[in-house]
Amino acid sequence: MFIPTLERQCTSEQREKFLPLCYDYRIIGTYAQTELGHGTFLRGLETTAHYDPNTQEFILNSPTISSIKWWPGALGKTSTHAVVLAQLYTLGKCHGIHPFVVQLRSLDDHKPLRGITVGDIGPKMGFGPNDNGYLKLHKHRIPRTNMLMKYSQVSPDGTYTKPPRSTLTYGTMTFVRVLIVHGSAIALAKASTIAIRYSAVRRQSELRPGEPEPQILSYPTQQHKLFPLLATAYAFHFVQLAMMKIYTDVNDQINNSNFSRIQELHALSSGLKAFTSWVTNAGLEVCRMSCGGHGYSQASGFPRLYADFTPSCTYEGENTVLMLQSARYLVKCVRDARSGKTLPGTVSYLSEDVSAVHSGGSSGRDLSNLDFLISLYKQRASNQVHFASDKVDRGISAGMDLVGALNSASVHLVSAAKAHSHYFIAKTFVESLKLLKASSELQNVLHQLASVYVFEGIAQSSGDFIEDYILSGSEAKTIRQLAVDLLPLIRVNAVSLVDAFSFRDEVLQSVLGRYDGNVYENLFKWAQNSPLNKTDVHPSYHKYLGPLLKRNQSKL
Ligand SMILES: CCCCCCCC/C=C\CCCC(=O)SCCNC(=O)CCNC(=O)[C@H](O)C(C)(C)COP(=O)(O)OP(=O)(O)OC[C@H]1O[C@@H](n2cnc3c(N)ncnc32)[C@H](O)[C@@H]1OP(=O)(O)O
Ligand SMILES: Cc1cc2nc3c(=O)[nH]c(=O)nc-3n(C[C@H](O)[C@H](O)[C@H](O)COP(=O)(O)OP(=O)(O)OC[C@H]3O[C@@H](n4cnc5c(N)ncnc54)[C@H](O)[C@@H]3O)c2cc1C
Repeated sequence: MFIPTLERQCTSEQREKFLPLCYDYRIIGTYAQTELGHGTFLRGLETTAHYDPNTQEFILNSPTISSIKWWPGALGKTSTHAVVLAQLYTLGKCHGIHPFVVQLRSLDDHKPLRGITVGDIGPKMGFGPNDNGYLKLHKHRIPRTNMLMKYSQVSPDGTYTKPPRSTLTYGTMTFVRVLIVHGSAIALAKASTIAIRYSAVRRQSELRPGEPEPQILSYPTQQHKLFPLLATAYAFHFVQLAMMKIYTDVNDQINNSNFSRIQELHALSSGLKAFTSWVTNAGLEVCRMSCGGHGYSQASGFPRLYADFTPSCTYEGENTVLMLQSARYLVKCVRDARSGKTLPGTVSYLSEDVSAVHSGGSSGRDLSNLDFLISLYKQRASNQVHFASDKVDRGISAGMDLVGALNSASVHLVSAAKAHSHYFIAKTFVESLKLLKASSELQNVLHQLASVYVFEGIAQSSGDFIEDYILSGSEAKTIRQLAVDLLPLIRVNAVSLVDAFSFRDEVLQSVLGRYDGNVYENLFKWAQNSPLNKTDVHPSYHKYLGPLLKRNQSKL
């Protein structure tokens, strides 16, 4: 995040000064924004940067215990520099959060500089190799030119020039949220690879006396656990491509001072980061548990995969908070639509009258037709967004201010943002396959995946569709069965579909997911290398167990 921030927030002179040092690894930096007391609420950050016009320097301070920077990756022992987000004060006025490049450690002996107290925050649930750290600043001075001034400036005499948009400071976070959508796709693809390969190797139980134990991948319940997640991994692959394309287009516009789509990008990236990381987080556990006891071994790769992925639901914007950000924008879009404004592409459906399109229960609808089902996802999203938006309006009519009305409706707002994100993902998956240049055989296999994703998405949220009369109960049951009917068809290509992710064994880091399927021999080999097995009799025997046993044996 250090380099992307410099690339997005530096003037051209600052780029020339800082970026070559980064690219040549002459300095290593971190993104120091979160503090002990604040991670979500950025306007509440307490680190200060006071401008001194006499020396043309900023004086940085951590005024309180809660203002100590806390969590930034590689801050503890590795980074020589940081982008520090601090409240800018100049000529006695506070101008809010701004980014500053701060050198933390000497480039000669790596010792912290004067006014810098820095260290590791201690062991975490995962991310073991990462020295997430703390930073306490005490009257630490940096040159005026170390404030990143592409969008806002402080002149030598302390005069402040504000940015065209205050939220341009938040740009790096949007970029990383887009990356996390990709990270979700990769993590779910890895977990699906491990679980499906292992399920093809593992044989268990005797269905009928005398018959060979079946591969657990042949059990419909195992297929029902794993194949919708496999399809989700493919769905997230295509949606991260679409998300990155939108990010790149909007970022190009921003670089040309066109800020018209910055809100739409923020809302979409927030919703997709939250939706994909939540779904992937839950999916990793389903994959682990589908591998029985060996799934719980470090040898499976699942413990580290989960422990390293799960903070994706928290960092770069806690998921609930981001869903509320997305919903806040959707509510504004409903208002804009009602006032006759044209809505941007990803939300234009909110100005359509989808309610007239479908009414649940009418017979003869083709419930296997993906285009038709995507229109039901659209209706579900539109209904939920309008329902939540009406809740906000009723709150305001009852005398609440906007903040109070949004907070009061927040549970429904999160549901609406989830439905919006789900619609975008399902639609993108189906549309991406139409554009794919592939053989008819491959198109058929991918269509099976898209179908099971769409069917199972409705089955798992059928209440949404039935409550709004989008589907009748019997139609929802039919769609649920359509998903189950697809499972044996997907079974035929399941291993090939995970092989297609092409994870090398060294990357997958899983004995269960080995490409050669040679699991048991390698599990035993892995166990032999366990530190506990360095000696047959563990040294602790002589200190504890031995004396205990001997003492008790003498009593026999
Ligand atoms: C294969 C690749 C794998 C990649 C893996 C990546 C690994 C990365 C590993 C670790 C990295 C983790 C790093 C971090 O965690 S860095 C710290 C992250 N912190 C956050 O994300 C903080 C979250 N909080 C916020 O963003 C904000 O506080 C807020 C929640 C959005 C609230 O903002 P604010 O207090 O200003 O209040 P408002 O809600 O009123 O917003 C005001 C208006 O600003 C608009 N807004 C907010 N954010 C943005 C944005 N990013 N872009 C554009 N616009 C934004 C908001 O919509 C409001 O607009 P309005 O018009 O409605 O007034
Ligand atoms: C592994 C890891 C790496 C990290 N790396 C970095 C880094 O490199 N740089 C950096 O600056 N930070 C980093 N962070 C910090 C991270 O960005 C924050 O932890 C994250 O933004 C969440 O903020 P928080 O901890 O304040 O959570 P909180 O906001 O305190 O969340 C606690 C609960 O409060 C709820 N909540 C908060 N606000 C609202 C609201 N308005 N409405 C409803 N509910 C609300 C949340 O939904 C959540 O359930 C990292 C964190 C982790 C775990």
